[in-house]
Amino acid sequence: MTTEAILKHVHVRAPGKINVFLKVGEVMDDGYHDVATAYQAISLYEDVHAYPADDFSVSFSGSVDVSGVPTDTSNLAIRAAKALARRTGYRGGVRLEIEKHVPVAGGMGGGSADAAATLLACDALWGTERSRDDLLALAARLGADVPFALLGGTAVGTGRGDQLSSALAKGQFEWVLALADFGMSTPQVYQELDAHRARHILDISPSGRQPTVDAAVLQALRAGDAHLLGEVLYNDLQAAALQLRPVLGEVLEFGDSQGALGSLVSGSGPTIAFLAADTDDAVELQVTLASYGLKVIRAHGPVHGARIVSQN
Ligand SMILES: C[C@@](CO)(OP(=O)(O)O)[C@H](O)COP(=O)(O)OP(=O)(O)OC[C@H]1O[C@@H](n2ccc(N)nc2=O)[C@H](O)[C@@H]1O
Ligand SMILES: Nc1ncnc2c1ncn2[C@@H]1O[C@H](COP(=O)(O)OP(=O)(O)O)[C@@H](O)[C@H]1O
Repeated sequence: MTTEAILKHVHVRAPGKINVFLKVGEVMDDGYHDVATAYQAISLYEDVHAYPADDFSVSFSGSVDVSGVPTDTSNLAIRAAKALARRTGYRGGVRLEIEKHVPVAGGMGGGSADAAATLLACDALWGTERSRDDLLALAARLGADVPFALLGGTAVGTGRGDQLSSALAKGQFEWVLALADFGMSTPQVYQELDAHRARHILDISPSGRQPTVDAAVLQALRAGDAHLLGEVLYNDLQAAALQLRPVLGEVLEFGDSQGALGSLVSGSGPTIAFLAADTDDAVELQVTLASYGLKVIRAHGPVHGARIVSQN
């Protein structure tokens, strides 16, 4: 049992994500929905710095508004560190400094990236040497999206979204992201979808009981074909997010009219992802959307999962 940190500082970087495809099935016994999603890790990163400490603390800085992020024990990074300490019997703590670049409550998995990076950082800082599988299992208990932030790249997620299998992907996809000045609650968006299905006596999405990722999506990713991927982007939560925030529909429509290959609400929203053919088109679309008054950033994917940048 290790009780003293063996390093003084560990820096881990983990990516945000876009769900390029998300089908939502039935509610399972645990209250979660059975989903089938294709994740792509994108080049918006969370930088987690971990330092030895007697207790657990976290502070935030970065390029996004971090004012709404809790710093108490409800913070996903603190929960991750504590979960690892419990699992390994480590009796010290950690001081976490997190530089955020993934929009908070944006449907892009920023909190999940913080949790994944924290698991990796604390494991190195404390010398607890957990296996990759053990970290993935801990990650799954913290949140449906957390295992993917560890894995990165391109992957299919089933079950809660935490049962992962890596998918082949070629080349690089260019995204233009329209950010909202409000966040959305993931449970609320899932509930809105359930309510809509109940109102319309829709069972679940027409795909049937066990959702799967469409073959065309996997083919587009494998071929690195942005035009094909643009045609098959899909998100079952999109209609629910638009129902809650109708303004998102206008943003989607405007971007589509300006030459995006395809578009969708990322995860539970409100970030909207527009796919561009190449970097030049992405820059052009970014300028157009910004002149429409939107806050816009660019990112590309797939990129790697959580990784140690430095340790000493
Ligand atoms: C919608 C998605 C798409 O990747 O991402 P975000 O938009 O949150 O980034 C995920 O399903 C969210 O993943 P994550 O944000 O990790 O979810 P969790 O913290 O585990 O769960 C939050 C809540 O979302 C609902 N939830 C989540 C996943 C799932 N398969 N079914 C659900 O019903 C549940 O109400 C759960 O209590
Ligand atoms: N480390 C964290 N970073 C961001 N949000 C966090 C964190 N820990 C807990 N949260 C809470 O989780 C909510 C959703 O976080 P986030 O991961 O940014 O969005 P999403 O689930 O939409 O991808 C936030 O509104 C915040 O209250």
